[in-house]
Amino acid sequence: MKYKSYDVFIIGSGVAGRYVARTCIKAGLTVAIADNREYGGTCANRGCDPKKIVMGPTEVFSLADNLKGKGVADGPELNWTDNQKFKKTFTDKVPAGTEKILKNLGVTLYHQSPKFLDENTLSVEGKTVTAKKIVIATGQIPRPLNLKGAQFLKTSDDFLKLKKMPKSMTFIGAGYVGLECAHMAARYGCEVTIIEHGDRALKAFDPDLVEELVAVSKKLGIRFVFNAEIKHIEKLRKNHRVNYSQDGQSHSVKARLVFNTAGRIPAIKALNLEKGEVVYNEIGVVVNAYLQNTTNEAVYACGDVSDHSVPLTPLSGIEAKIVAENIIHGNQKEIEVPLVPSAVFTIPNLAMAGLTEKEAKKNYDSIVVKHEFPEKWFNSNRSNEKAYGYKIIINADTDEILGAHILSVQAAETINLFTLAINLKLTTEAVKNMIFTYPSWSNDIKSML
Ligand SMILES: Cc1cc2nc3c(=O)[nH]c(=O)nc-3n(C[C@H](O)[C@H](O)[C@H](O)COP(=O)(O)OP(=O)(O)OC[C@H]3O[C@@H](n4cnc5c(N)ncnc54)[C@H](O)[C@@H]3O)c2cc1C
Ligand SMILES: NC(=O)c1ccc[n+]([C@@H]2O[C@H](COP(=O)([O-])OP(=O)(O)OC[C@H]3O[C@@H](n4cnc5c(N)ncnc54)[C@H](O)[C@@H]3O)[C@@H](O)[C@H]2O)c1
Repeated sequence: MKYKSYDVFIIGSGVAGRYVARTCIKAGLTVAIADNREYGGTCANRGCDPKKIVMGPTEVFSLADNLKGKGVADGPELNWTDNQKFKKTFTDKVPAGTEKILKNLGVTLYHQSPKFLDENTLSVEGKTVTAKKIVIATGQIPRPLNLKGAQFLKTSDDFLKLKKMPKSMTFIGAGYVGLECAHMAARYGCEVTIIEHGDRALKAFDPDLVEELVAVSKKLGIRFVFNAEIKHIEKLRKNHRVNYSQDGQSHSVKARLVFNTAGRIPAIKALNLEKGEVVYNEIGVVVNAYLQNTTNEAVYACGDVSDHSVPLTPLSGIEAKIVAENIIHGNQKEIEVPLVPSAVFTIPNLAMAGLTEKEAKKNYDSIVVKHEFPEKWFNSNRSNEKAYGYKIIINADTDEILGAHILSVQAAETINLFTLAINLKLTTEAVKNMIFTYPSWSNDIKSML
């Protein structure tokens, strides 16, 4: 058996893994990377980026539809097939483009899952490979559902590359992926049901704004079933039947396709982590503040697969930077998880930054909550938007903004201004004294405060 040795071996070529690879090789280290799927990771191939492209026409449609009879004669027509072709002009380039960049830098590429043989040794493509440092950056995969008929379930990967939009779909799980896909599908004319085992959608988000988003989603034709336990899935001639129970009663729903949107788990099963003495838990690879595994010092983990991570692209990049610096210079940089804003790209978007009302009540003596559904404000009114809402949490003692929650067609953008304000510990008075462009959605911030 052939032996190879590297300074750094990285597993996973997503945002996190490829950043570590590029930075380490530029610092003069010998670097190899392995991916068992197409190079480039989730965000660029089958996550954030293609999702936003598929969503694009629905955003235009929604804006136009709102103004039908108010200056728009006939709304534009959506065409899934054309949009898929457009999407492919982005995604088709990603794997080869990622490989080319890494190869040109001198990184050795593997195309299989490595398995740990011991703390510093991996087996990959029939070779035994040793590395001074091994970086696990394998991201997450959909949580497998242990159900009879689970083999019929599709995932968000399948959704984003559907050849045509089917007549009906059911999503299991009312989280980010379920809600975003449901909104896209419903606007492309599909009949959508979401079945959730909890009592509400989008648990991390403000319950009042989520309730409003669910109400808007229902008007779009999306059907929600909460507090339901999925029993099994059957394949019929054209459809699938999802059997579930709710309040002790058996029910079923038929749909052409059924999607598992019940959350994501760390992609670690194939790695033989036990052999590498790498400790992990259900969130991911267990790491210390240097993002180094707590039982194997040769191993670092970054991105969605680390147990420190909020599974979002921007944090994966920040973690990768810390891992690269600690490998190159020795453990010097500790992770300080920054404020991570987050947005669900439904229409309207639901976005948040900082504390929820519940967290703020727990952590502060006195808070002020500014909360309203200001549909009659000019921006919402002029664009005839279906919903507009906000909840801003303020420290009553210092006047600093602690948390912001927005439901609006522009919320994913507006929330970044709140992120800036919270990071800079700005008071509401300071924000209100600034001038923003008018009439912009950002300017509404001042009225919110
Ligand atoms: C549908 C969808 C939409 C999303 N939308 C957003 C969004 O709008 N905004 C946002 O911030 N985040 C979004 N996310 C999350 C975002 O995609 C992730 O946070 C980000 O991609 C994580 O990057 P990463 O490098 O840690 O992992 P990944 O990008 O997942 O990369 C991990 C890589 O490791 C490889 N790998 C896995 N196992 C092995 C193995 N055993 N051997 C070799 N290679 C392996 C994988 O093939 C993959 O290429 C979305 C996710 C999904 C699924
Ligand atoms: N816009 C974005 O930034 C974006 C988009 C997509 C994904 N993501 C990232 O990916 C992560 C995963 O997203 P997700 O939507 O897959 O997970 P999620 O955790 O947001 O939602 C999963 C939902 O499925 C439900 N569920 C779990 N098991 C179930 C079962 N057996 N039956 C019915 N319902 C069940 C959960 O209660 C939950 O509501 C997110 O946490 C996020 O970090 C981000």
